[in-house]
Amino acid sequence: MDPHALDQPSKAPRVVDRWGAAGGSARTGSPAPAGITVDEYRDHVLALVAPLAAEPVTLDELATAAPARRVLAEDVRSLLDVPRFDASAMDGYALRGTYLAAATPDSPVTLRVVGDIAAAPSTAPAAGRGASGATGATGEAVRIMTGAPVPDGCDVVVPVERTSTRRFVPGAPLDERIEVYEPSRPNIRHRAEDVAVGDLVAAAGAPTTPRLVSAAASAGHATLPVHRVPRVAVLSTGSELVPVGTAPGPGQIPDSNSLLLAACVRDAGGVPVRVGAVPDTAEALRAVLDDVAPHVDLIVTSGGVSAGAFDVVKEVLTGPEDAVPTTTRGRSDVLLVAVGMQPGKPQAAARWRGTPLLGVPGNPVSAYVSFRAFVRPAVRRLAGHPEPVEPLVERVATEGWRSPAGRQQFLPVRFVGADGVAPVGPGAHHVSALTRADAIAVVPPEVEAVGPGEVVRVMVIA
Ligand SMILES: Nc1nc2c(c(=O)[nH]1)N[C@H]1C(S)=C(S)[C@@H](COP(=O)(O)OP(=O)(O)OC[C@H]3O[C@@H](n4cnc5c(N)ncnc54)[C@H](O)[C@@H]3O)O[C@H]1N2
Ligand code: MOO
Repeated sequence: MDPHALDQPSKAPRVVDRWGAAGGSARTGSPAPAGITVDEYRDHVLALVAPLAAEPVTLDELATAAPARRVLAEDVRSLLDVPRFDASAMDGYALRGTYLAAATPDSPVTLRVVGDIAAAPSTAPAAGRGASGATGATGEAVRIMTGAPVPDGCDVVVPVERTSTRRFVPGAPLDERIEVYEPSRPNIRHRAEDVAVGDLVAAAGAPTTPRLVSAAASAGHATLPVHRVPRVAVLSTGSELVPVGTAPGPGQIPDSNSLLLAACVRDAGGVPVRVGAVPDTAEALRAVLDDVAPHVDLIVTSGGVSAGAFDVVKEVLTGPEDAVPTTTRGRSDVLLVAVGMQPGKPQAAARWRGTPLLGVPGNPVSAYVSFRAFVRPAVRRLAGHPEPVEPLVERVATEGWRSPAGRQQFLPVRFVGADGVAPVGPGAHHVSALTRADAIAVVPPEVEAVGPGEVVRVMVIA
């Protein structure tokens, strides 16, 4: 979708079959009651950002440092065979299996123990031979530990408990002879049976899960090419805000949103740069934006986007042309819009000196819902996720509730039983509701009531 298409009111509403349904028209300038749909606005937001460049990062850092998951920028192929050699799957004796064809408990086969191979041989055995040089010559066996290379000529490892030795005692001398009472399964992990040199370990776009980091190490890699981690500046606007830890005076409140949004950025796989609260003056906000824009990949502001006399984000973004220092397409990059959703209606998207900027409403529940609906997908796209919008899951409403006509509802719900959800209770618009919620129900704009037993789609946040 052309991001600038939203600058003009569209004649025919586009039907988007994802989180919602048909929408109205976009407005540039003041938020208007009839807005664009959640899906349309998110398309606009996603068009402002692109996956960040790739960089090599050590597996150690991927395993130990934040963020927990990054995104592979290229396909990764194995540099090694896994297993690297035919390896024993048991502690026992390696030998040629055909000797055991006639073995029975009454007539065991006796073998001479001619060598001893530890799991980590001090010198690498040539071509998988035991340190003794033993092969599978008639009547010979080699003691072998799990993971050790199986000597050439041997095709079976008999577990120690199925031999006359019964168990290995640390420090005890090697048995010179052993008896085996029955034929044995091979108990050998063959070279490259898991992964061969050149096999695909993981495709571009895969998250660097603990399993992937480990598989890359087994495949001989020391680093992986991953997308750079998005740096996201988070700031709150409002002259009523005081930093957390400062006692609020009359009319003042603690700035909780910059903490909320910073933690959400980290959760989404970004590095938050928490600027804190900025007073409601255009000069102060412009100065902070000028300061952070060159150092981050995205700016998120809270508050100041509705119809108030001091809505400073709106003021700064809709100021005279030369007051919006965008390096790209001037004012056409600014979208102040009423999105057909509740909560979270007033939203702002722009560029500040080329850096994408998303403005979410100041009400903390609105800010959280807006983050999940728009900012998180943007952070995930910057981080390289091929599917930045996470799918909703279906649950059954165990109680009914009402939903506003024409607006997509985002309602905090708790899990009930295996597949049910219920509203968290009165005050869904209060921040305390969020702390009790396991998920946010996402109800399409055309639905005005959800009945008990109906299927609803939810965004899991637990
Ligand atoms: N005349 C109209 N008024 C409002 C409209 C409208 O369409 N016409 N929309 C309402 C809606 S919906 C929302 S949402 C809010 C959005 O307002 P702002 O984004 O401009 O946010 P503020 O006015 O700055 O604050 C709203 C609310 O949130 C509290 N807040 C703000 N920042 C923080 C913070 N960092 N930490 C904690 N709490 C914060 C603030 O105290 C206010 O109570 O506008 C409606 N008005
Ligand atoms: O859209 Mo506002 O976010 O309802 O509270």
